[in-house]
Amino acid sequence: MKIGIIGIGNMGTAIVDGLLAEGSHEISVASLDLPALHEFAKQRNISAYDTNGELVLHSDLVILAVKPKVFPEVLEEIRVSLQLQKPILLSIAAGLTLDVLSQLVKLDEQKIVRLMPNLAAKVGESVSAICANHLVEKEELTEIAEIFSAIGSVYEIEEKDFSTFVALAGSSPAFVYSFIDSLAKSGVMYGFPKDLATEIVTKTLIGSAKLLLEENCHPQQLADRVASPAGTTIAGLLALESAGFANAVHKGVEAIIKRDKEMSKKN
Ligand SMILES: NC(=O)C1=CN([C@@H]2O[C@H](COP(=O)(O)OP(=O)(O)OC[C@H]3O[C@@H](n4cnc5c(N)ncnc54)[C@H](O)[C@@H]3O)[C@@H](O)[C@H]2O)C=CC1
Ligand SMILES: O=C(O)[C@@H]1CCC=N1
Repeated sequence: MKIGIIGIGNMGTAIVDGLLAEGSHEISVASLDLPALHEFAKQRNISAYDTNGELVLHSDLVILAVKPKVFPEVLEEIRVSLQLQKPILLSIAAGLTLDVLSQLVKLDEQKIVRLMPNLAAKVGESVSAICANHLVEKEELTEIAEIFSAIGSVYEIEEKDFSTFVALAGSSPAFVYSFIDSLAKSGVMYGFPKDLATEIVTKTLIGSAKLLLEENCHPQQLADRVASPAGTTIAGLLALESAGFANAVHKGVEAIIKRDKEMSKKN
């Protein structure tokens, strides 16, 4: 499939690199900073187009990897090319619902897919959600989900659950990095160099997550296995609980869901 990606920032780059690693698609890119775009394309031996419209004319699937606030201008710019080429349009933007995207694109027959990936696409470990408007055939959605399995796991979910998914997987890598940093900083407080503390905590997180996936049990069961009676872990767990750890996470999730819904109303 000919896949065109508009925007080569954090996510555009992660998606291009993930798809290239899989190797079976023709990838092209467009972006604002033309010297950087051409250098990016040259390094990866892929095509670059100087305008978003030209890229659309050479794509079967167009991925919009730009910030939500520039969607109105980018969709305005590519509308004629969309009409001529009739590719499927895929948005990875937080907050912009299929309805909002349809209103912005202003083309009755435009097939639109929403994907919510995360930054781990860069290492082929994104956890992504996918859904589509009624114009997209079931087989087309399945094919697109398969394409994105090159950058990690893909879950087909109902659009009403997208805001929650953003909290669970799209934004939550930032929670995880903040947790790693807080734990590492505490190590520094007790004498560890920051780099070493961060590496130790990161590897502990990967190992703990791998074990949970492998054992496929309730996370609390593994926590119980770590916490010896009258030991160190239970002392730490109780202190975390009284400091409001779970509540802080719930509040973070609530704030993400609220913001995602606000963003769809702004457009
Ligand atoms: N950063 C993340 O972890 C995630 C981001 N997203 C979504 O991905 C989208 C992109 O986010 P980031 O990659 O973080 O943003 P970014 O700011 O890193 O990248 C945006 C890219 O769009 C380009 N761009 C801006 N205006 C343009 C225009 N008019 N025409 C063509 N290219 C243009 C910029 O030059 C840049 O390459 C957003 O809609 C965001 O909601 C979704 C999941 C995770
Ligand atoms: O912060 C954001 O709005 C984007 C969407 C999910 C992750 N980053």
